[in-house]
Amino acid sequence: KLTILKYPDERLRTVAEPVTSVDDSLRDTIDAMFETMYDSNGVGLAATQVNVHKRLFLADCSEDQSEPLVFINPEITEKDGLFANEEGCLSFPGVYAKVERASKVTVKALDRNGEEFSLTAEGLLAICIQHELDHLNGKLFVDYLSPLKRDRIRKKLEKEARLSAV
Ligand SMILES: O=C(O)C[C@@H](Cc1ccccc1)[C@H](O)SCc1ccccc1
Ligand SMILES: [Zn+2]
Repeated sequence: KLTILKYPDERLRTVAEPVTSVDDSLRDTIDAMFETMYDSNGVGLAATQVNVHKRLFLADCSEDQSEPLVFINPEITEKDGLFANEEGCLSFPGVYAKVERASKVTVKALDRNGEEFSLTAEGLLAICIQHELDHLNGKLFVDYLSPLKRDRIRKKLEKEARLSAV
């Protein structure tokens, strides 16, 4: 299993580099990321969160872990509607905040075999795709909140990190 970076770890602010070769080594990373995501009960996971700064994220919004999706060098080509949704993030344990995002997105990416595909998503998958793509650009869901709220969240997580480190 891989270690998930926790806010305010500065490495979460890294802008990921495009993937140049979809090879077996990348597929090993993808498999380790799926194991980590399922183990953490996440519906998405960006490579940035496991300190791999490549443009790659995973999603599986199914109830029974039956719809694993891999997005390599993802680009959102269409956005539609607006939708405020309570979001969590594996890098912010126990923190939830309302974020407004597009309610429908079309994303173009490479799959785990390096084949290009395009997907139009709504609902939780649309939110997840936007949340994960932000991670690849070093953007976090708390960036959509007021500085006051963001600071309170930072202090809370830093205090918890100190307590758990003791
Ligand atoms: O930390 C992450 O990027 C993974 C998030 C992705 C996500 C955030 C908000 C909305 C959808 C997906 C984790 O899945 S957070 C846990 C979670 C689980 C179910 C539904 C929403 C959030
Ligand atoms: Zn996240």
